[in-house]
Amino acid sequence: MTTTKVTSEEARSNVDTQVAFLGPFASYSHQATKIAFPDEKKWELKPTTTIRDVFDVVQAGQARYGVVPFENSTHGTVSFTLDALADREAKLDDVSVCGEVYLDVHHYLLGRAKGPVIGEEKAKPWRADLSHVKRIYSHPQAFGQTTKFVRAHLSGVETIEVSSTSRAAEIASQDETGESAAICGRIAADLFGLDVLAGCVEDREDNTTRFFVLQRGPYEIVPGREQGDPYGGEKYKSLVSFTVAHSTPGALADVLGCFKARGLNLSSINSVPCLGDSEAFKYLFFVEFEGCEGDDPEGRVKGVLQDLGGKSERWRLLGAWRNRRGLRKERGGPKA
Ligand SMILES: O=C(O)C(=O)C[C@]1(C(=O)O)C=C[C@@H](O)C=C1
Repeated sequence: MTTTKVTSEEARSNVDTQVAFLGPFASYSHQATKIAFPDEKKWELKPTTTIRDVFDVVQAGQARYGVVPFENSTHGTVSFTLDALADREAKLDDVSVCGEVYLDVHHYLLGRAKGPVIGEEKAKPWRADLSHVKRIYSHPQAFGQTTKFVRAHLSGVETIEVSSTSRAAEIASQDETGESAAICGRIAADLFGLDVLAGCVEDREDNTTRFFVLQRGPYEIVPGREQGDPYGGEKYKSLVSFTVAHSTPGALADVLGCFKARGLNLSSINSVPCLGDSEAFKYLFFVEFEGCEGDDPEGRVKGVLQDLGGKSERWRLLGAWRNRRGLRKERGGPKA
């Protein structure tokens, strides 16, 4: 038997080409990762079990980048990602957001077919006989995006939340009885040897998930327009988190007023409980806005960050990246 010795320098260079994402392969996160890192020869894609694992792997320097879902146009913010960004135990100090990806998300019900498919794949949603399906597995976000189909065609069937949609497909594939099905992407059918029982089962046809690209250390912003990129709106976005004095009336309005005064448009706003000692019902806020420090000729972003220092209790700049909104349609982003 021959053994190959890997030097620490080689191990380091491997890390530099690795990108972590929520696996197993065939998850929507995997699709988004392939859009952000399309060069198969250059990047090694590394599946993790949970979204939090992606953050941990990037923080530990075990992968150069990570890709995590941030929000969905139908079901809203991905709570696992917000919780990690909140970093309540200060274990993810070095992780920052450096990119975004928009992905069209069209869900399928995969399992073992017992009867013929009713209708054409073009008719949405279309389906096969589902009477043998006793339980459906999926990620909580995907269940939240397919409520109408599940209520109409699988009412009373047990729904079981698992760590990702591709994990759901893997579990369904291990059930030889055919009683288990999964809501996931179409490509999981080929990977796990499942039949398509129903197609395009999402509540809304415009269902889209936005993912963040994570990296370790200060984010890299390269100012200047990429040739041929048809940006909609501003070229960059930034994300901050902060807390305000809870008992001071108007403390949150004062912070938001700084963005208005500087003419900075907000693109998302979220909050999570602080969970500190004696902090029940106190919240940490996230504000994402158009613009970034690296491309700030009028000093509006620099100014608002100074304002935050004065008006919030504590705050953190979580990253900045190129605005990808508007690229999806023009480039006809792949369907998952
Ligand atoms: O489960 C997956 O396939 C994921 O990549 C996670 C996730 C999410 O958390 O939003 C990604 C896209 C879809 O919105 C559904 C699930």
